[in-house]
Amino acid sequence: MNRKVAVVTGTNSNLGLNIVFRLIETEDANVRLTIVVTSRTLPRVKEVIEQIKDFYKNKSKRVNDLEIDFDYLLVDFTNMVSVLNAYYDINKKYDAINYLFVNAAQGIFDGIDWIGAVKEVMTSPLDAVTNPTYKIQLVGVKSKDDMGLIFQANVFGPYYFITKILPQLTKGKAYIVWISSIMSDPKYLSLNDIELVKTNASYEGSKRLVDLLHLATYKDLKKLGINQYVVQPGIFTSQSFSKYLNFFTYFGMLLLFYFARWAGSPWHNIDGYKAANAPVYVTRLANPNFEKQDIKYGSATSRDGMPYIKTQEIDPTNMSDVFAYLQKKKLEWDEKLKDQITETRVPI
Ligand SMILES: NC(=O)C1=CN([C@@H]2O[C@H](COP(=O)(O)OP(=O)(O)OC[C@H]3O[C@@H](n4cnc5c(N)ncnc54)[C@H](OP(=O)(O)O)[C@@H]3O)[C@@H](O)[C@H]2O)C=CC1
Ligand SMILES: CC(C)=CCC[C@@H](C)[C@H]1CC[C@H]2C3=C(CC[C@]12C)[C@@]1(C)CCC(=O)[C@@H](C)[C@@H]1CC3
Repeated sequence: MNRKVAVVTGTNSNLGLNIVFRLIETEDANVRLTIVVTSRTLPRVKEVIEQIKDFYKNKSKRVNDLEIDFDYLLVDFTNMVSVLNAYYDINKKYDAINYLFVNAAQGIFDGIDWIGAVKEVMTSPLDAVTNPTYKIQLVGVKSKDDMGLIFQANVFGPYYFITKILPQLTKGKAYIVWISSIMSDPKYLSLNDIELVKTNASYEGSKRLVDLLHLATYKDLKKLGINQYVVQPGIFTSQSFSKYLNFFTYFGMLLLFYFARWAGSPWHNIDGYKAANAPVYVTRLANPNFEKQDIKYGSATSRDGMPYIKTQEIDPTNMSDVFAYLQKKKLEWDEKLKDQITETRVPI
């Protein structure tokens, strides 16, 4: 039985879970697929493994020709020692990784400007739920590692992890899939604030960094046999923003999402399964020798609810400066962490 290993960061998110569901549905037959669940906490690992088991046994129709098993990785990308430990874990257990979905991300949202939200909905309902400006993001938040928190969580932490497990990704001729967003316009990133500590749009800025990091690295990764893509899942319901909503505003949001789809928005996928279309498409159905990698693959849904893939160009402006910054930061952390994990069992 051919063994494959899939690492999905932030597995216990709406998108992470549905990426795993779609991978189970589309993986080759006669494969033993090891799903490495990642989370910051063990309870969320256990919770998501039970959900995946239920899908596999009761919904997937793959019980007879696909074996799955599980592993887990506790990692917090805002903590570099945690990232190093995650690398150490992978390095001890696996010599090859076949899929890495860089799905985990966070925002430092501090609620919603409801007056602003009502104004935007009244003046431009489609824009209000496609390109919202009324979510409040804290400014200047740094991690304990003294980096911009969102820069580290969504970009540098995962990038550093990738550089450490490159041997496993190379051996597995892996697909690396970065999850970006439609809100990653160049306007969200300034070269004077690459760590996103001065901006009030650090989440959007981090997704711009993801786009540029992908453009800067996919060609060299290709030389190692690794196929990297950047995708965006459109817009879908998520635990991270549902916590700001009550019964009325949640259903008001859903109503606006369906209105947006009816009004012609391709991006209102609304459910996580539709949102997970593009992340799995690029790993399972795209032919890496023909499909372009310098574009962003988006999960889209038509007015009548049919899912499809819609691509977008990526503006490469500032790619080299951003990548140089990340490479320099990597060398800094290689030095800082070089004695962090040492063999303590010294033979007598
Ligand atoms: N929802 C939407 O409409 C859109 C979402 N996206 C992107 O899709 C992806 C998934 O989004 P969604 O399903 O809403 O996810 P959620 O925001 O609901 O969950 C985020 C996930 O990321 C993990 N995570 C957050 N911070 C960290 C950290 N510091 N270290 C490690 N893991 C972390 C969490 O894991 P745990 O808590 O288990 O540790 C959680 O599983 C994200 O990259 C998001 O930016 C893009 C466009 C639109
Ligand atoms: C207006 C009403 C009745 C409720 C507020 C709903 C908002 C919480 C919700 C509407 C559009 C959503 C949205 C995102 C977060 C939650 C909303 C603002 C994102 C910013 C999530 C992350 C992304 O990558 C963007 C593409 C999303 C854009 C839409």
